[in-house]
Amino acid sequence: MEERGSPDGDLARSLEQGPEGPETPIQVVLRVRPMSAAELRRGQQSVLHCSGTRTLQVSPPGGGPEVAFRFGAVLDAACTQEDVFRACGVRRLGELALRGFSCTVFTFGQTGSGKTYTLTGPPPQGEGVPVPPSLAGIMQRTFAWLLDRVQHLGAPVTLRASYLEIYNEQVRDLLSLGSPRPLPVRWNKTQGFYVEQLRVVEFRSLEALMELLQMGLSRRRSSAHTLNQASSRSHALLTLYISHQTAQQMPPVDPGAPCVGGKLCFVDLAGSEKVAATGSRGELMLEANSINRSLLALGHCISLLLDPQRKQSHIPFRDSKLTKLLADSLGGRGVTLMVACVSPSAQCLPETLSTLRYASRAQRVTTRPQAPKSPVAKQPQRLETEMLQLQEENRRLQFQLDQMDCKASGLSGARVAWAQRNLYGMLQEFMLENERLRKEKSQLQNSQDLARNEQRILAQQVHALERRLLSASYRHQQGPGLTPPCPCLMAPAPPCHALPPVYSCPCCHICPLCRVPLAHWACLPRERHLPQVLDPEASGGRPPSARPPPWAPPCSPGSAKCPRERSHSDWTQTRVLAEMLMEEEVVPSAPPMPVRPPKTSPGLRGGAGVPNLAQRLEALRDQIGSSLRRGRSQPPCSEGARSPGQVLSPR
Ligand SMILES: Nc1ncnc2c1ncn2[C@@H]1O[C@H](COP(=O)(O)OP(=O)(O)OP(=O)(O)O)[C@@H](O)[C@H]1O
Repeated sequence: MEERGSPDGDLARSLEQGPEGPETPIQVVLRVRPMSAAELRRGQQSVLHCSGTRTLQVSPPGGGPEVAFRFGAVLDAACTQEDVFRACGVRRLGELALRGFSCTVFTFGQTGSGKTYTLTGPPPQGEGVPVPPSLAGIMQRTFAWLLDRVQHLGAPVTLRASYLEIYNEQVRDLLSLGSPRPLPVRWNKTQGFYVEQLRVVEFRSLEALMELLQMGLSRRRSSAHTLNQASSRSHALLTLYISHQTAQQMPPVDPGAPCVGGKLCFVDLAGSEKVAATGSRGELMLEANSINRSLLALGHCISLLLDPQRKQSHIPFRDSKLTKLLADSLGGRGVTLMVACVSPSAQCLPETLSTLRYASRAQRVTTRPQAPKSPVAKQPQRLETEMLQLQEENRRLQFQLDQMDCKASGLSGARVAWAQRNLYGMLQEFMLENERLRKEKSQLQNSQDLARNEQRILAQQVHALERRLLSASYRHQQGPGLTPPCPCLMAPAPPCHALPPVYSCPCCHICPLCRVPLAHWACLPRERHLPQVLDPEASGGRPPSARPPPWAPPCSPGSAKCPRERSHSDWTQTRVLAEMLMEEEVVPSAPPMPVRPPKTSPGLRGGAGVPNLAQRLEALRDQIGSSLRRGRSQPPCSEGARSPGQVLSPR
């Protein structure tokens, strides 16, 4: 007899050894259902015979060679639901799920072979008629065992459940609040393939879980065909999520994501079927084709997973929704149990052989079970990550704060610098302006000094000329023995006004030399005033002694002591005096400058006085020169023959 399939060792020992290791094969349990009433009625023979607990013998009708298949466990038709539950070692899977492993139990076989019966028991015989507990399938028994196990753990465990079906290559939520609608299958690095927006329901009791199960079963698509009156037309996946929650544990990162922990998934595959055998038409045929395609894709992946070389390469799990959702169970980190279901009828032998070969290959597929890190185990890493994030945030905030400080200080510094520049610039400008004004002031002072010096020099020259002129005139008219009217006339002498007064002089007002007002000085007595012989008409009817001398400075207008303004006759006298000097070298004087108001500033007065003095000096020279020239060229003439304006004109 040919024996295929099963690896060495029984299922129980394999499960007891635990899944953890480099490679763990998919555990396969073969269950042979009893002959159905219909098969018995048709007189069909059984072609399957169990040999021991792990070997199945196939005896083809007609005397063909027997074929033996070895699996982890082989359960004949006499086995009860409880036997199956125990033989499959589902409790061991439950324990692994509690430790955080991802475990999968899936049934495989042709339509009507007892897959649904194995997992969930027989369908209710009528509305309101409960299924006997003895007929409860693996799922209900596992639920009961799990809830009881959780209650005795002594630590809080969160249990949640989801239930979906893949119908015509569409994922539908059997626990959705509304009518089931297609849901997308996504993938990410953390979760692998997952169904988006799948409702995951937390439950705390077996009754609640049973209600969820019944809800899903009632919504699952099923139809009747020749081989099965309640044939499932979809693949159904019920998943239990088991997570430990302690006070020290952190909540899940993504609230919408399933809790990190173990899970236990029950997959009731739709049965493969030959359309010709089931007589499916229309929608049934479409459903059958979809079911067969997905099962073919699953078989293909399993075949590829058997090849060690190709296993490391690409496995086409994306070929169907079913292979996507079973990818982790078949080729990943899960612990997987396959319950292959077959019919003992000879009529189903081809499909049975196909299932047996299929199961035989599957049990050679290995996985690398790896328990996901529990939240407790992830806590240090999570805390470390959070610490790094906080450090990064702290560094970033510190950087921003430093930047703000820099900006603020830069702004303040700019303002200070701006103010300093402005103040410094203003100070510099003030200093420059001050320096410029100082220089200008110094220049003005120098100019004023020069002007004053020039004025003083010119005044001295004028003074000297006038004294010489008066002295000569006096000597020429009165003789050398006469005392001069004023000591300063005899030049050079100290300032006349510094001399002590000698006589009381009612007609004198200002020193003719320095032009300082004098109360009394060396004026001659009235009878000695000169020149009394000159131009009696110019005196204005007054006696000559009452008139001021021609060298006297002009009086201030309106002064009580100045009876008249300087008249032209005064300058005529000067002309006459100049004519007396025809034989001598004399320089006639120009008309004296008027006395300026005392309020005039010295600078301006000095600056304006210089050109006046120069004019006076120049005029005096011209006048004297002209007189000398005329005197040399013409003989003296009588007084009445001359006109004052013909000789000298006042400037
Ligand atoms: N071990 C068993 N003992 C008694 N009856 C069984 C057993 N297995 C299956 N049956 C019965 O066989 C019929 C078909 O079983 P089931 O619906 O579970 O097959 P299936 O593989 O799920 O079929 P499908 O793929 O079409 O859904 C049901 O009436 C079921 O009660």
